[in-house]
Amino acid sequence: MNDTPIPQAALDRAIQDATHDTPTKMSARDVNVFYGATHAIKNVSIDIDMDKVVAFIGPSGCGKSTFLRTLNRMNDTIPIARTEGRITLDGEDIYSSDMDVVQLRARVGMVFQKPNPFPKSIYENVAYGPRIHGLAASKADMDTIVEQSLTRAGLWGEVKDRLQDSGTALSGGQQQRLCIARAIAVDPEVILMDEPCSALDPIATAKIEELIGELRGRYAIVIVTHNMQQAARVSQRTAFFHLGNLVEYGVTSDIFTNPRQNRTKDYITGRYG
Ligand SMILES: Nc1ncnc2c1ncn2[C@@H]1O[C@H](COP(=O)(O)OP(=O)(O)OP(=O)(O)O)[C@@H](O)[C@H]1O
Repeated sequence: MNDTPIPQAALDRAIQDATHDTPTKMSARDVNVFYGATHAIKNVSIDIDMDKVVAFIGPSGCGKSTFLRTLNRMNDTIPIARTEGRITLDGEDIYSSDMDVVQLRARVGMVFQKPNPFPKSIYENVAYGPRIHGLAASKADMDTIVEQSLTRAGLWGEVKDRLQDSGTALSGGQQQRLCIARAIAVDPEVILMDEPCSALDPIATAKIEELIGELRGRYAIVIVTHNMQQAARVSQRTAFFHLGNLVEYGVTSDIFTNPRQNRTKDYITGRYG
């Protein structure tokens, strides 16, 4: 084992090895992100597959959330952030000038650390996105979308008799599943989750983890987590970031049992982070 930077060719090979069996949904090449003078992401290249859950792990401040946000251009909302490199969704450059960012964020949905339902009814939380994207032709269509989204998010049974109650009146875990239903409602292809369980208790966390397993296959899923057991439980691929670099990317069980880089080994054995 050594700790020299991975040559690009070897990284490309590892990416191919890790992903050769299914179609690539998103692809990042030589991505750099700067916040003013801070170089937060350094030459990151990675492929995200359609039928995989990918976990981003690494110590605090290593750039996991920053890189996640490049995948649906959420960093555009931060004035001092600047992104370089190429990121594609189904081969299409998401940073090209003719990319509709609102549409992109529907196709690549996001769930945040702290559940953030709108201060509106449960129904309206889910219906809002489909309405602005014109996805329902009638009230009956909208009812179907709302029911289907809440069902997929594992929440329908708990809320079907109180759809007009406020989303903010739900428990934290239910609120997070409502936020997942809201992302699902606009028919995304990729779902980005930024530490979705960090504000939740163990039971609510277990429900979200189970849900991630159920959603896998229908959506490409990327999850940032501080919890390595969680990464091991929910993901098939793991990317380890350190100081803005993608140090290692591969099959989750390999990363946790047989890491190739010392920095990965030190992190997973709890030597830092
Ligand atoms: N909005 C911002 N403005 C300026 N610098 C930022 C901003 N967001 C992140 N950074 C910096 O970019 C680097 C990467 O931060 P980021 O939040 O992506 O890391 P992280 O791995 O997700 O951390 P954590 O696990 O603590 O959430 C850090 O140095 C951080 O201070």
